[in-house]
Amino acid sequence: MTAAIRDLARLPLVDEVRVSEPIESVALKPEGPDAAAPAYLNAVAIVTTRLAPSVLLGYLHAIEQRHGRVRSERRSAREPGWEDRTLDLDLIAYGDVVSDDPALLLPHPRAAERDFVLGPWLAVDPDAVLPGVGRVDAALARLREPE
Ligand SMILES: Nc1ncnc2c1ncn2[C@@H]1O[C@H](COP(=O)(O)OP(=O)(O)OP(=O)(O)O)[C@@H](O)[C@H]1O
Ligand SMILES: Nc1nc2c(c(=O)[nH]1)N=C(CO)CN2
Repeated sequence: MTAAIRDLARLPLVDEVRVSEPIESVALKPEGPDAAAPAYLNAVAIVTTRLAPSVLLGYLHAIEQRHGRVRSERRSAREPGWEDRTLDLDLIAYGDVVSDDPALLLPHPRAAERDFVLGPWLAVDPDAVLPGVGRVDAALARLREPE
């Protein structure tokens, strides 16, 4: 993860990268949490860049590949299989841009449901806002409310 963040900071037209501490969490599978699967380390980076979102995503995929990520097949973020992986770089939001292109859904369609996304995001940006959802602190509090 450290090497991937270094690669991110070295991308052309990337001016600043501010990254959270990594947090460990149980693997979330489509059926729910799976404590038997390898745990994940998640971090959120706030990137200041003049790269267009689709170009940035292309670079994220290149960084994943450089660090050994093998994609089993082409699929969209709407139909996840969620196999274990060595590195996964997702674009959670890009300012207030909204996109329904399956190759780049913005904001990330599952971000609001994921404690392991909202928690580290809030740690690097206490005033973070998820477009279409609202403040990240409020979204995280709702997620953590007992049902
Ligand atoms: N916001 C986004 N960030 C990253 N990939 C996205 C996004 N929106 C759509 N995609 C597409 O989703 C495809 C699958 O991405 P990936 O394998 O990283 O999904 P995943 O990490 O397994 O699942 P999840 O998206 O739920 O975290 C990518 O090829 C990419 O084109
Ligand atoms: N804990 C955890 N679970 C996951 C994660 C992740 O980043 N952290 N990512 C997934 C698909 O990208 C599926 N499951």
